[in-house]
Amino acid sequence: MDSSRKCVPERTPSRTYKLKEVSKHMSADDMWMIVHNKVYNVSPILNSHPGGSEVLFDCAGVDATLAFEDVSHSHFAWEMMEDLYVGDLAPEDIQRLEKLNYKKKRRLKAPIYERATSKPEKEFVDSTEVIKFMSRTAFLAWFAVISLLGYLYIQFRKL
Ligand code: HEM
Repeated sequence: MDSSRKCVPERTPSRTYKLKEVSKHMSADDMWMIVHNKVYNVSPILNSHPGGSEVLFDCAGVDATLAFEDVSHSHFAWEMMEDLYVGDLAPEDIQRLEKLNYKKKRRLKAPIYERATSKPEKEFVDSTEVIKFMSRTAFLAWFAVISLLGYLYIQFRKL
């Protein structure tokens, strides 16, 4: 099925929400999540969701698109979502998510259940800088040991 069609609810969105706003709705009686840039309130299905409530809690307040797609939900699931739809994700955050999900898709082969916003992307560490730092430290350590041994040798010679 065409994924761009199946995720468009029939109702016109009343408004858009920013990621920050969505992340405020994480409790069982008020749980929002994002699937394909649309915001859903999943509280009504929390106890009846066939995949269990735990997986929904894992995605509470964040982008659940990758986790949702990983399960290959049926057309029936998409129909259920129409009643849960509360609005669209703000355009500026759509771009942020696209970048984040692109990185995640490339990095992870396993199902993705992580939070999109609460865990920041790991910072890039330049390995050549780490090697330089370690060799400098090793050099200084050896220098200190050799100087100490030299100093002790000279002191003992004097005795
Ligand atoms: C956003 C609203 C959601 C709705 C309306 C929904 C609905 C459904 C429905 C109807 C099923 C039964 C199988 C099917 O017809 O596809 C199902 C199964 C399942 N769902 Fe969801 N789901 C939602 C979100 C999620 C999310 C975010 C996850 C995260 C991993 C998830 C994980 C699962 C799992 C693991 C199953 C069981 C699949 C199986 O046993 O084969 N669902 N869901």
